[in-house]
Amino acid sequence: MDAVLEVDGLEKVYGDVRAVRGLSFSVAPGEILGLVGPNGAGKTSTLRCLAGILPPSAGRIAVAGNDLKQRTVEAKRALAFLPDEPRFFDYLTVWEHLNFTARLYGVEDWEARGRALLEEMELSGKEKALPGELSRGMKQKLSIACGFLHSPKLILLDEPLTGLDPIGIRRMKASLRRRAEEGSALVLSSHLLPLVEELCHRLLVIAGGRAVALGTLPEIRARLTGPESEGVSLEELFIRITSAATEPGMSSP
Ligand SMILES: Nc1ncnc2c1ncn2[C@@H]1O[C@H](COP(=O)(O)OP(=O)(O)OP(=O)(O)O)[C@@H](O)[C@H]1O
Repeated sequence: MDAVLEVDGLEKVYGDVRAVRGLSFSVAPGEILGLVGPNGAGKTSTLRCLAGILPPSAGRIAVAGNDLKQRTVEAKRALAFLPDEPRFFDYLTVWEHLNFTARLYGVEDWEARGRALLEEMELSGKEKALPGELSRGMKQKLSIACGFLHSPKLILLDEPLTGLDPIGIRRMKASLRRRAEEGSALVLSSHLLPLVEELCHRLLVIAGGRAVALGTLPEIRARLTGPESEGVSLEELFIRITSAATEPGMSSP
């Protein structure tokens, strides 16, 4: 099946900082790709480029077969970007945010979908609340409800579990899995390695803007030679891979 997201040679430069260096990968329908790496590795820059919020310095991105540069509107219609700190309109209620999002994306049956999403996100009863009246976790859930409203083929999430309580985390994991089972492709960045290990089919480990490992956890584990890589935790693998990447003579996958 054709990939939902194709990335080829993505670069992002800010002045003299090379935040993203030549990333190439693709994500298939139904697949959840985990983007992991130390602070400053380039995860948010990558996600913002994929979402069409930041212009890449070089490289090609295609979403559902639409080149993000040439067919920007079609590509953006097919995706949702859920940032770690969502911003809202101060004077629009929860329900009005859904209505506004539905109008932007031309979602006709938005009321039924919106109600179902509020139920799924445990926000039923908050329809008339303004963002200022919502807790941090509730804001995160509203952002996700708005993001899912147009059934995006590609869902990009930056630290999706920030601010959620344990029940919220469990429900969010189920919601993300469900979107993948329904055929969406997901890319999520997180420092929560157990979450990544549990939810993601493949991992892209980046350090210093470069891909240092790409594959399933067993594949990445197998890249580490020697018996000491048997059964090591993702946390230990992460530390080994990203520390090795900062040493001279490192190689890309
Ligand atoms: N607007 C900007 N202007 C200049 N440099 C930036 C800008 N945004 C990010 N950077 C730099 O780009 C690099 C990658 O940052 P980015 O936020 O993408 O990393 P990250 O992997 O998301 O980090 P974290 O895990 O800490 O959120 C860092 O060196 C950062 O200082």
